[in-house]
Amino acid sequence: MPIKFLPPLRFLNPSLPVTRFPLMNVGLSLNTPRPIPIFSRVFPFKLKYLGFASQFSTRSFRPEPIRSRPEFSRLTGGGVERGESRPSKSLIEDEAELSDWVSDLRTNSIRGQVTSEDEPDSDMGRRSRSKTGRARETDSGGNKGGGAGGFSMKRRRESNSNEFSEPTRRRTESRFGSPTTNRGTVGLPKERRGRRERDLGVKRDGKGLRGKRGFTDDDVVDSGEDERKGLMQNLGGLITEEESDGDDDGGNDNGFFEKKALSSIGLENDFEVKDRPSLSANSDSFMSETRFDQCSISPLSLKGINHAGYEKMTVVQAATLPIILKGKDVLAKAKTGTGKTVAFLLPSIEVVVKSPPHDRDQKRPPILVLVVCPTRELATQAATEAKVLLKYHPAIGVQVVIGGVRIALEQKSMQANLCQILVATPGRLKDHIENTAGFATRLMGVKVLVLDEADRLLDMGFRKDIEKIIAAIPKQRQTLMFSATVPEEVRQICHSALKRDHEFINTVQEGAEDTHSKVRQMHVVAPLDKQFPFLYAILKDHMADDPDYKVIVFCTTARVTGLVARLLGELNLNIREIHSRKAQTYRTRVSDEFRKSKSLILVTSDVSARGVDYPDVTLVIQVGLPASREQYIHRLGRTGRKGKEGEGILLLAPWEEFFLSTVKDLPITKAPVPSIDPDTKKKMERALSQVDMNSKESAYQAWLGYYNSQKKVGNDKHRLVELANEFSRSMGLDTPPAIPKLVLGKMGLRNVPGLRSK
Ligand SMILES: Nc1ncnc2c1ncn2[C@@H]1O[C@H](COP(=O)(O)OP(=O)(O)OP(=O)(O)O)[C@@H](O)[C@H]1O
Repeated sequence: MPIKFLPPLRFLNPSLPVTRFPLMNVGLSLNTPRPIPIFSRVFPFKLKYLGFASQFSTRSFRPEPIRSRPEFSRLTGGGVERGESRPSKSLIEDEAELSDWVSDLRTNSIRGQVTSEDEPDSDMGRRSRSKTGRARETDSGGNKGGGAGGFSMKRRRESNSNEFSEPTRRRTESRFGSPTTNRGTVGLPKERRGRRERDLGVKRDGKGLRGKRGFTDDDVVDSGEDERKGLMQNLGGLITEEESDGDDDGGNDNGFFEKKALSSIGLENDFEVKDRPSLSANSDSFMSETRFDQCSISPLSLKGINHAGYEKMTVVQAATLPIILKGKDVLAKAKTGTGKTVAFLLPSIEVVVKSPPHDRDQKRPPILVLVVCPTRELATQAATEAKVLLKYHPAIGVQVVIGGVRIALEQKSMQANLCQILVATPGRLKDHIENTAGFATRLMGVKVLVLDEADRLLDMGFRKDIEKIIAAIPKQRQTLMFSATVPEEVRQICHSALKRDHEFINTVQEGAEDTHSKVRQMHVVAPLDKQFPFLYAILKDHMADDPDYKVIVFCTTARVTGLVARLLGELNLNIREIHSRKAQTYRTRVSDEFRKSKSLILVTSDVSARGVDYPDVTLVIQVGLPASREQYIHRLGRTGRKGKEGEGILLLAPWEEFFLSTVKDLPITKAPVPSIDPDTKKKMERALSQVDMNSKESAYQAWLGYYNSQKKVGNDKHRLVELANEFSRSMGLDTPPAIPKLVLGKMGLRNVPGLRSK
């Protein structure tokens, strides 16, 4: 029986959408079998203290019977293996190149320039990039409404809706080179516009909101998303995309609800609800009114915060910081782009600050904080953010270990440099645990474990690695888990890593959507043969509407991403591509370029779905079935960050429409169907004919592999093959490409009519 959650606790002010309560512990830890918790232990205290007790029933928290719960500890034997272990071969062949790259992680070191060479496996960027990183094609930016015709989703900027404080704005501009913009409500139906304006707090006088904003980057592991597609990746990587793509302190030690929790912000002597850290009145806002200097943060960290341009905390930071600083384990849910990275980094840094100074002669100095991220880009980005915050802590060092970098170089780097904080992707971390001399000893110093994108890390693609990692660090530690999505299954297995009395801090208001109301979500349903023209039409329309466009197009697999990138390149759009088939140096370079650019389209797989903080993305297009509801939300979350506006379009085939029922709680409306004029049709056919056969063959195989692994589509093999052949025709092929017999066998598709084998 699913666990029911409490109604929201609006304990700071009526607008504060923070719900926190401890999860029941079902005692299925990796290492320590625990008793079934006495669940109501904490609540009576909290509720009584605030006089809210009557609002809650602890009944709804009764845990499920233990037998029905997934047991994390059993995964050792039963989990699905990742498709492949992290390759030990180096993708960065040259040590100097690596050190350049590593030093790029320094404060403000995001690469400003994109070199003209691509990795050998890519000719895409070369074709579409000029020296300045701008489109060489004129057809893209300036052609108002151009040949695609008719598909209009006009937006207008809200002149004044940036909620950023001055310092933040300054920082943003200096980091990314241009001021931010916000989007308005023009073009929406009247009633939707009204609702949206209410959501935004937009006044009709056009003054709009005060703004906010954010920054990041991501990496789905070389193991990340791709890993989720685990077994299928064994098929020669054909469909692979993303990286694989002390216990209780007992008692009533419960954060915001206690006087004690407020001591850190100096409010304990005069405790009343109205005195608690308050948040913005706008329920959609991600900023709180609490300043960082109201928390017990070390002066040097405060300087770092200031240097980063942050003054007030975001909601998730305000809600979690006091609790984490007290040493509690936390599982936190907060919408995309709302500052979760700082929320876990800052208190982690404070743990290092409070630890005994590091002895420079120590052979194996302890790693004190271990941050695990599902993708390389995300790990890199978190390390970059840590370096920003550590600017005034010269004795504290951050290192990053990720797939795609030669392991020996990482070993050297960890030995030669300060490394109290280690940011890692799971597969590479596991490699170090197994292969790096002295690393296991260093890990025994871990005081804080952070699982960023926790739900992703706990799903099947990563569980075995995470299990191994948890087994390699002390049980007596603090564990922090953050994500924008915390599905029920994750709630039920998170106990394997968290203490029994951990706090679940949910900053998404009960009944509210997991997505931002400022992001307009739409879907278009079209048969496969219409999808490429529609995609083109949508892009052209968006570019015509907004010269500062910055679009991300998500595709289902790496190979399909490659195909779409080639096709859009042939259509003279200014595109870049990122997916797991690209070398890490290339990925890093493109990611950095896209972060700073405007008038650019990033075609990507799910390696970019989570955590990556590209500022000012105007539109996210998802082509084909998202791997899950969560993945849809994370992908969409690449736009509308830090309170900004954005748009999302989901392009589905009619037989993929069932996905909409999994997101029916989200405000996804039907978009007008783009009209394709004969000229565009011709252009598309020509472009398709220019795309090399190799890309089409790989995309076909990958497509088949991906949908074969999607239960609802893959269960009927005959139908699956019919659809795959429809996809093949949509690429302009009369005959579907032949697939190696071995691959077909592994996919369970041997002898299915309609397939050609070789
Ligand atoms: N206190 C703050 N004030 C202003 N901006 C902030 C603050 N904290 C973080 N940010 C900015 O907010 C942006 C989003 O932060 P971050 O990438 O950590 O979001 P997130 O919640 O982790 O998103 P996702 O769910 O997509 O991973 C970043 O650009 C970051 O620099």
